[in-house]
Amino acid sequence: MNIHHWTGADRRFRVFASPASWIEGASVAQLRLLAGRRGFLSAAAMADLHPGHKGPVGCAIETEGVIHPDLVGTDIGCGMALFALDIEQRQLHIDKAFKALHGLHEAVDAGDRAHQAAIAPDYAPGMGTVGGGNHFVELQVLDDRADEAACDAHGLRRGALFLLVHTGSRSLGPEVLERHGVGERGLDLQSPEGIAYLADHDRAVAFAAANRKLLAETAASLVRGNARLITDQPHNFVEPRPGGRVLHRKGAAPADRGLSPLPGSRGAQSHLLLPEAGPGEALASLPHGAGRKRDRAGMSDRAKDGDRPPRANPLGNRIICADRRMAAEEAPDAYKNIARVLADVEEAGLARSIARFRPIVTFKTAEARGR
Ligand SMILES: Nc1nc2c(ncn2[C@@H]2O[C@H](COP(=O)(O)O)[C@@H](O)[C@H]2O)c(=O)[nH]1
Ligand SMILES: [Mn+2]
Repeated sequence: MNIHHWTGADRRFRVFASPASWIEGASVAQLRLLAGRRGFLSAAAMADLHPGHKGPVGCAIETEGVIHPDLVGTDIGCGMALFALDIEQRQLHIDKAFKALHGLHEAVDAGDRAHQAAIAPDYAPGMGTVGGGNHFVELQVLDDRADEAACDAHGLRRGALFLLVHTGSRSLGPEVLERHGVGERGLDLQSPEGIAYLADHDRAVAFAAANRKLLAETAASLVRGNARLITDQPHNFVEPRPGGRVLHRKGAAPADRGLSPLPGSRGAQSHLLLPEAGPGEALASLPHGAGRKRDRAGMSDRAKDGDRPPRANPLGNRIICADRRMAAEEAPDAYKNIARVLADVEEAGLARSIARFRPIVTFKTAEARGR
């Protein structure tokens, strides 16, 4: 199998990507720096690997008894949740749905917001909000079933509508990191500080999942449907593992918790992955998306310079994004080729796609912002 790039002779690092895949040198350099972290054991990078602010995105990092909150980052609990709607694409009035989804944030019920935010009431204003960057709520249609039996088992019908929700713990996550911030030294797993961080971290993970649920239920009601959860997978989190080990995931989905969404971009298809046994070196992890190919500043500058006209969306998807800069930063060509990422996943035996989804309406923000 020609899939694994070893980062030099150091077998503690593995990148699950073929030579044909786009892996920036800067992200591999960030990955190698992790070896200097207290307790570092190994790291598994996925094909969506790309450079981040403080470290690489698209990888799992295992340590011996040390939690590194800064590797999880600020958006603790950020993840992808897929919900099935009880309506078919042919029943959808696309113009009405597009119009209705503009009111997503305003439509969130105040009582539901307070109820879902009960775990962290001070942060209730953020509950039921998508947030900036590449967070989104996307109405999709299932357009291909690669595994008919697996799809039947989960009630996934061709032509049915789905909601894919990508958001996190809003302002709770940054507050948790700030309060427990310990720089690069990290926290001992068994120390009072480590235990306290984990408790707050788990609260943020639960808050983020509740946020995705509330957004999906609200979006479903706007298109006159009901949402049924298929799967919700966080990709920024840390978990204690047997033997005193600590597994950090930064932009990596777990492979040991069932079905996992693999989003492309607002201009590309997304997939639903069924994890396979995979090699131990993959640290029970999967890619969480296509991963960035171009950074935000570069995308924004290109749009400002007007050196290239904005590309027509290849799938004809409609986008709700009143923030022009965000729309430029998050354009489909900011992302790697999802088909290539999926090929790497399948060739490495990490997972296989059971279904493919096409975007119909992507909600990012209905509010114009002067940024
Ligand atoms: N289906 C869509 N996928 C998208 C969109 N914008 C980004 N993406 C994908 O999500 C991941 C999220 O990455 P993260 O590091 O911010 O968690 C990204 O890699 C893209 O593949 C979209 O509008 N629709
Ligand atoms: Mn995310």
